[in-house]
Amino acid sequence: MRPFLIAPSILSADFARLGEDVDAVLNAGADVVHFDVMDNHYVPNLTIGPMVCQALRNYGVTADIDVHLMVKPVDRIIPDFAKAGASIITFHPEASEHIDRTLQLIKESGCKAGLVFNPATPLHYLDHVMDKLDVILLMSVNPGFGGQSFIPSTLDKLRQVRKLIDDSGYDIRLQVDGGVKVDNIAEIAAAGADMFVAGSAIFNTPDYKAVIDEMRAELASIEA
Ligand SMILES: O=C(CO)[C@H](O)[C@H](O)COP(=O)(O)O
Repeated sequence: MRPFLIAPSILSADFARLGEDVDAVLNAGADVVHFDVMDNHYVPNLTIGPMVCQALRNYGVTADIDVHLMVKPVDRIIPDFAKAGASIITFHPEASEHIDRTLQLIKESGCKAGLVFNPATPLHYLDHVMDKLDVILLMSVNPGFGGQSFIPSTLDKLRQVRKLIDDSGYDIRLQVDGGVKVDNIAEIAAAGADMFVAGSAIFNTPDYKAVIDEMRAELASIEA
């Protein structure tokens, strides 16, 4: 397995001082910035777009920005995010009319590409596209809001996808998002995840470094 990556979801960051807060979480040891894009159509919430991604780059953020698109339609916003500095772009297969075309569009824009599965989205969308994926993201809550509880059936789904990835031989990250905390991250890693999105668990505490260090200590028990 590749090194575990911790990706704080800026959904729970302080939007009034976003650049500073993102810098703080990266200085605290986070690996990747997880950037949740919600359109009040595909999901019942409205967040941030390419201008905010560009603003973070202008502020000096050099870490990978992992853009999770919870929007429908998907394709027309992809070039804008690529130009704004996205490193990874993931989308929900049921929100795209042509999954293969959307994946190609992301790659041609110079970004890594991934598919996102809601808790009840079937895995058959992976058929025929494994060779085009850099990331598979399993949602462990229904998308739209931070601060929800981890849905336990995700563990089984993670084990299934871990096997699919290992059997495929492709170099694909297995990301999990929703309700990830210090006290469940080891179990989630043991089920096969190698990239952990955590919003409220990190941003709703005063000491980001302490939480990230605790998460890494939990993960070390799996790596060992
Ligand atoms: O995509 C999301 C919601 O749609 C968030 O990234 C996710 O819920 C993370 O928040 P938390 O760690 O607080 O559960």
